[in-house]
Amino acid sequence: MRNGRPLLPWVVWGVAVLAYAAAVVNRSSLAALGPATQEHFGIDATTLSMFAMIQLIVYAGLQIPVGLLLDRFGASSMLLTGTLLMVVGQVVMATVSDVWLAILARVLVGAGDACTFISVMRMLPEWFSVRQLPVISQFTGLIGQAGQLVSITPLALAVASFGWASGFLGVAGVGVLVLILGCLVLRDRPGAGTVIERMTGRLGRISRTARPLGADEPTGAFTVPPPATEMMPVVTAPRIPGLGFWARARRLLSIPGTRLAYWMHFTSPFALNAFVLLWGTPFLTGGVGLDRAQAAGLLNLVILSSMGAALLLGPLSSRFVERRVPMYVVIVFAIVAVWLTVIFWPGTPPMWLLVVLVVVMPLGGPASMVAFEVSRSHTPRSFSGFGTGLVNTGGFTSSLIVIVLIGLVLDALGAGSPEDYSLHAFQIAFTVQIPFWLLGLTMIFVEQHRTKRWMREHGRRLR
Ligand SMILES: N[C@@H](Cc1c[nH]cn1)C(=O)NCC(=O)O
Repeated sequence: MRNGRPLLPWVVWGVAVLAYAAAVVNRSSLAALGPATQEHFGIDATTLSMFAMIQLIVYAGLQIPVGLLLDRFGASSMLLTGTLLMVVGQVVMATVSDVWLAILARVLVGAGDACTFISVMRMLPEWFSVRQLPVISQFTGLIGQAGQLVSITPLALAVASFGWASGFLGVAGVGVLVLILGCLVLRDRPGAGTVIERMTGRLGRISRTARPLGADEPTGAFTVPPPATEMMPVVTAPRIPGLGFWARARRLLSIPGTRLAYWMHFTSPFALNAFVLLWGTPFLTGGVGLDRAQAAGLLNLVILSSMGAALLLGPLSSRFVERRVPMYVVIVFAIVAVWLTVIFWPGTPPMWLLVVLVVVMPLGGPASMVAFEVSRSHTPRSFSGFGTGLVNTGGFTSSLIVIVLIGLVLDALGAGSPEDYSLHAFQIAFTVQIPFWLLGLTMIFVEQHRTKRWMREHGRRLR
């Protein structure tokens, strides 16, 4: 077991998770500032929604490139690069009045955000034991969600009180703080230097004495190098030099456990993301007819439920490793059942049903963190950045498509703007989620079956 300096892993995690929470603040910094943004740049609602869309597209599109860079340059360099990009993006956002420069700012924020979460996830297995990882991962997600809460009210208040530029420069200031802490504290693994130590070529005492804290057991399903098969690279080799992108992608995708993780991340979070990022408030106010305070109360419940579920799911998935996929599937079935009840409810859904919806639907967020556990169990270390990036694309791709499809269906029904919203149109629009659940669940069953067979054939045991 680890001994000697048990505090260091927690300090490294603390700074890494602070960087992730700051990235979530950056990501959702426009969430509560819709009208202020429209006024500042003189734009309509469609251009405003483009800001969010472009940022999400950049985030999702960069997951695989960033994952590859992670395997090459390490987690702390990528995390700091991401933070720097977000700082520059927010400084641009604070200082320009041209809408195209503002879009460039959102591209920078999306790109920086894309580097953050998967870098943190890449760093964790180097510092914590297999038993601790599910709980630490869930806490990482939970603290990120807290970042979302922080970004809404305090930033809106700051902009209202001190002005647009001060509000966004404040967010950039938080990023600078993260950069300073990150340069001083973050290390890819025990025994590795901080970015500053690597630049100066001098390894400090803390880094040197941290070497014995290294993971004493590999974190995947592979405790010994796998036999030479077509399916797996040899695990003990840290990198496979000269292996091009497509060869790496083919090798990664040939692992059924990685594909299983992808579909898990694809399936559980999109209903939550579509609701929180865009369609929740319009549905609750323009569709169901609640006032803004009631809608805001329900949205806060969404975040709280997601955080509560993270506290439960972490220990459960650590204790019952073999059962984590069935547990996940039960959660998805519960989400589907509640959504179908809301969609097919004759007339206005009662408040108790809406409360059940906002308590059950958010379980999909923490459940999607289980996908990273599955990925870590099956993906060789030399591919783990790539694997994490690939898995993280799943939920963001499904969320983006569902968000756009809901808007298109509303438009097609003539209910695309606030004055035309109707409950019936929303109920029809939300049915676009059904094929995504069907596809996701089918692929999960298929890949789970293949994964089990692969494990049996290769004599592997889950860790
Ligand atoms: N699974 C989400 C995070 C999450 C945790 N709880 C609710 N949501 C995820 O993949 N996040 C990636 C990111 O960049 O935030």
